[in-house]
Amino acid sequence: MQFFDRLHDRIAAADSVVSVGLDPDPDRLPESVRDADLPRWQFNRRIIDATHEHAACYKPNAAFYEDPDGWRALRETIAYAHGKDVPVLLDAKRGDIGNTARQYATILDDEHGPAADAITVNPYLGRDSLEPFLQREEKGVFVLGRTSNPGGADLQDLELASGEKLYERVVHLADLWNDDGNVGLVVGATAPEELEEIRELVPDIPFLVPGVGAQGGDSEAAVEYGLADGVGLVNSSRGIIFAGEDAADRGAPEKFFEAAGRSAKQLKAQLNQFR
Ligand SMILES: O=c1ccn([C@@H]2O[C@H](COP(=O)(O)O)[C@@H](O)[C@H]2O)c(=O)[nH]1
Repeated sequence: MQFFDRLHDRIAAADSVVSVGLDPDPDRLPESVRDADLPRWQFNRRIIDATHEHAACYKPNAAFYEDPDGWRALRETIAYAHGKDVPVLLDAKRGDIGNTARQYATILDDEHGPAADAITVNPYLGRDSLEPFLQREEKGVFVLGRTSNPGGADLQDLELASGEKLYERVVHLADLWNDDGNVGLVVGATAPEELEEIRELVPDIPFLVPGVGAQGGDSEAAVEYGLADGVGLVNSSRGIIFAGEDAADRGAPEKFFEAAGRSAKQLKAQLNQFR
């Protein structure tokens, strides 16, 4: 089954477009999991238990797993999310020359354990750098379009000789690369005007919209422009997984994960107002 069909079904089943970001910053893990074998996995397991009813997808960012224990934690997390019937999008922002890209793309294969259903990629090296990802037709491939960080405009807003902005060219290329219907775009909620404009350029491509919650992005625009035929994802990571930090600080560790569940539920309700 293709990723966007699976995502469509999950969005319907959970009545949610919330992507829960699994970025287990080691400095912010609660005491209750710090001494566990694989603390990041124990953290994610409890976050998934608390949030899966409200999750259309989980989005672990590879940056938080790039060490031997981290890869183990990631595989366990993917298997557990799949056990709850929630797809997983690995935010890895890959993109490199051919032979390296071929190697990078093997992270989407099940050979070494359960693999993610989709990945984020960086378009800067052009089509051949993304081909190994695109060829895995059942996997979703989210191309960085207009990112949510303050410096996103430094390069992405540059005007080309054609008069197009660089991100507009990327969006156009992503559309051309979408032969198999497995391409999505990453467009930040902190850039609502660009979100609207990009949606006009590519009416049929689903977006992953990060930047609501901790980054203060526009959740209404994220939903209004992020979804294509009802399919798309609005991500919050820290705003959900660390929502219980205050409770833990006040000496109520058991409330930590309940707060994550509440936060995911609240975000789902907030976003559903605009669907
Ligand atoms: O443009 C982008 C692309 C990716 N991200 C990633 O999404 C999450 C956001 O985390 P929050 O805690 O909700 O701010 C994180 O993994 C980023 O690396 C993004 O924010 N913007």
